[in-house]
Amino acid sequence: MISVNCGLCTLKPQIKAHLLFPLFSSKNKTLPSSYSVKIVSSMSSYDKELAAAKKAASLAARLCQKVQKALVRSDVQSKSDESPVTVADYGSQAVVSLVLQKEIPSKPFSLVAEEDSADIRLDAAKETRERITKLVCDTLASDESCSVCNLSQEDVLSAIDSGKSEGGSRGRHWVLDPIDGTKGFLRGDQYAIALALLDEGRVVLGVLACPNLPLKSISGSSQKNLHGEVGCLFYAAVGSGTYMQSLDGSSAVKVQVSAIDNTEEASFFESYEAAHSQHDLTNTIARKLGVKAPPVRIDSQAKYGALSRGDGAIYLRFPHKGYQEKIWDHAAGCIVVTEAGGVATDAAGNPLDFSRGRYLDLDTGIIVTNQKLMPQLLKAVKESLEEKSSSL
Ligand SMILES: Nc1ncnc2c1ncn2[C@@H]1O[C@H](COP(=O)(O)O)[C@@H](OP(=O)(O)O)[C@H]1O
Ligand SMILES: [Mg+2]
Ligand SMILES: [Mg+2]
Ligand SMILES: [Mg+2]
Repeated sequence: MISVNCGLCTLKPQIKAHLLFPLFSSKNKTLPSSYSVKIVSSMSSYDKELAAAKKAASLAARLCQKVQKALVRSDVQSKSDESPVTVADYGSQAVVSLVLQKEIPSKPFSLVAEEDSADIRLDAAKETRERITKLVCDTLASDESCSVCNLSQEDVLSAIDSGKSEGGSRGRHWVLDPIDGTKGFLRGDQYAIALALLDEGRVVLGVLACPNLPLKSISGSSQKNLHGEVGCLFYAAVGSGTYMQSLDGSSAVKVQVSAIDNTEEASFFESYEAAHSQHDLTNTIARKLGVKAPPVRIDSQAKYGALSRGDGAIYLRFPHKGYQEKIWDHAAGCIVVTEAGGVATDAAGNPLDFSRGRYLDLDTGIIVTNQKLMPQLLKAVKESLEEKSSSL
């Protein structure tokens, strides 16, 4: 079921309805007829932070789309761990950091984010620094409420470096992946801007901007044959449910994970990159569950977004030995899925703990599904892992 998030909760219901229903046809974004509609309240103590996070992620998505549409070789570098990073990763991180600091000036600012400016401070990176600064200024200037932008290169570099916080179990920390799925971004496929807020070690809100994800279900599709209008913004605050709207600003709809309780009907998501997850192991798990559909392999936390609206029923992630998961790769996705009625745990069924700094301390992998399928999924995972270790 999908419900309308109005944000006009102090108004009488009739007035809300009057104000809301014209929105459904704005920019031709009509709701699918199969969805029933009800007006809901989503006021929480994090409303201001959520509004700031949505604005920050949407502006960052604008910057990323501009770069992705006209990507040139000099926009891409390799980090010390050989993973790619682009001017859009840096620009997105700077935009999010600047917008959050401007919108929520009263609170101490702590950001745990993936990128830092060390490589782009080198003499050889002068042109890259200039390009990033221009992208950030142009993006902020494109927002009416931010009309003037006279940032120096140093302002932009320090905004990026404000993401060096260690996080932890005390106080509030923003958690940002400025582009999750940089490899997908480079291929022209899926990626996400993933932003969450930790409060006393708990994820209390999350926003996922997925600029290339279709607004309609991708159920049964593969990453290379996605069609229709794209650009989704998923958001969730603790206790308030998960909502999706289009990145160009249509009304929000409440989303829920799949209600499937028969594993044979369930389809599952996993990484497009075989280096990021053991596809042979996930195949074994799916076989044990009797899953008939082939895996849907897509990049980034767009998987969590798609799962939150029921496009598939399971997400399996089993990194190769020795890899340590980072909190920014899962914090936003995790709350988006759990507020939509899903469950995200490690391979042993433990909840994901985001309070231990920049890394997640996990047993083996991450599994996500609905409440009904979780017991069967945990059993299949346990058996598959045991078989794998006895065959080594
Ligand atoms: N060897 C590895 N195993 C598991 N995950 C990895 C990995 N190398 C990189 N990653 C992570 O996988 C993320 C992308 O996830 P997915 O495979 O779902 O698209 C990357 O995020 P970034 O693109 O932000 O660096 C990165 O953090
Ligand atoms: Mg990266
Ligand atoms: Mg990532
Ligand atoms: Mg990233």
